[in-house]
Amino acid sequence: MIKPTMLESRPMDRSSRMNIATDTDERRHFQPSPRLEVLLLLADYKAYLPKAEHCQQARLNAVFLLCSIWGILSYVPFDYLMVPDHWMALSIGRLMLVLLLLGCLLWQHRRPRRTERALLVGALGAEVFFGWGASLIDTPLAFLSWNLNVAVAVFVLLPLATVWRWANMLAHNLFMVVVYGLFFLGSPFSLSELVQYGGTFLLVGLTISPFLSHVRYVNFTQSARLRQELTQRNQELVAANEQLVQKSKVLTHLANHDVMTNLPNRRCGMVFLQETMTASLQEKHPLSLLLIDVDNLKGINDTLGHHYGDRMICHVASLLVELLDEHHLACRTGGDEFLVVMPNTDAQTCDRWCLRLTEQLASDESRENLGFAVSASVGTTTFEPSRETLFDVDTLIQRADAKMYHHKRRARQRRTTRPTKLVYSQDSDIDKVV
Ligand SMILES: Nc1nc2c(ncn2[C@@H]2O[C@H](COP(=O)(O)OP(=O)(O)OP(=O)(O)O)[C@@H](O)[C@H]2O)c(=O)[nH]1
Repeated sequence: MIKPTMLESRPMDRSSRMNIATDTDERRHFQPSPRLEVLLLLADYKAYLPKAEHCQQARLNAVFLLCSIWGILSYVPFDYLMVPDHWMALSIGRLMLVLLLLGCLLWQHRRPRRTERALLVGALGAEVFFGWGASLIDTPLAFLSWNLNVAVAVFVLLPLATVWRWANMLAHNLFMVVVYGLFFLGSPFSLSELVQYGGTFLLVGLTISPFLSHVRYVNFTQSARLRQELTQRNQELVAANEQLVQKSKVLTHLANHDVMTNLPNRRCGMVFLQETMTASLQEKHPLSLLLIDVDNLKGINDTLGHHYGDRMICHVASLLVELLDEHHLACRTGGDEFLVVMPNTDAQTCDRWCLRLTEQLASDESRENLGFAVSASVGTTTFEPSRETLFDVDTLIQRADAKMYHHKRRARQRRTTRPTKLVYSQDSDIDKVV
């Protein structure tokens, strides 16, 4: 059917570029729904920005590490009283651990996205220190388990709880309380001794554990839900955008084409003509134009009915499409009028093509298809940029129009001098049958 590139592609390209721009704008101006706003508020004020989310995590982890340093320092009286021989060594070891934890703080501050690694290194350093410290005192087993418990609670169980569900987190905290309760009961030390010998660290751990776990849990889960909602919303937007692109394509086609013949309409034809003329001026190529007006459509309508008139118009349209090559454009400019734009075509080629068209219209095949003969008045003109200087589209059309009306007048004269009945005829000239 209608070939070309030029019929479909030009207007389509423009509109599809427009669609892409609209899509981008929509994403840029995306406003979260009120429900989403609440989620954002719960999770983090700017949690939908991954970097901000990670910074929030880094702040929480920093609290963990600072609490650890505080806990380590709380062992000072214990060292001093219980193991005076090793007091100096323990102090140096503690100092090194504090330096290591501070280094971890700096590390996670600089690389907030890798904050869990800093936490892990801090936890391992603390474990080594606690194990070593325990080996220096008289009851190493008790203190080793004590220290391991605290370290595991703060550095392993607590972070793990953050990624588990509420129930698991509560169970974990309960587990910690039970373990420490049993340890208190079965300990060889009195309660006051335990509190003095590092109990501060334990109490701090137990106090902040549920709070920090809760904050981290909310942060993780809300972020996950948020990401899920955003993904879903994004998918909806992509689907809606695809629908809009499809609708826009249909609308663009409708805006640029004639519904009955599916040929490009006047608007599309004039845009193409203007662009072709500009190119013709630049490249110094000839440009030919044809204005075609079907003869006696009113007579066909009045005698055979509009259905036959429609068929005649469609027949002319399909012939135009069939005869044109892919660089040419044929459009329906009005009821029984057509415009053909032939870029890079000289006057001789245009005349030859025009002759072919009129022959085809008058051919037996045409008459068999329609049941009656058809003719059209054609006005042709060629723009030669090498010979003509200033020229515009309107002047070019007026020139073709004048020639077309000249032929039309002659056709009317023939019709009025030789009136006949409208019947099927083998004659090629419609004037003879009307
Ligand atoms: N069937 C049909 N008729 C149409 C259509 N569009 C316009 N017409 C009719 O076509 C007729 C065109 O009339 P004119 O411009 O006088 O042309 P004509 O009857 O072909 O006469 P000449 O051009 O002088 O040969 C009008 O009666 C319009 O109502 C259409 O899409 N289908």
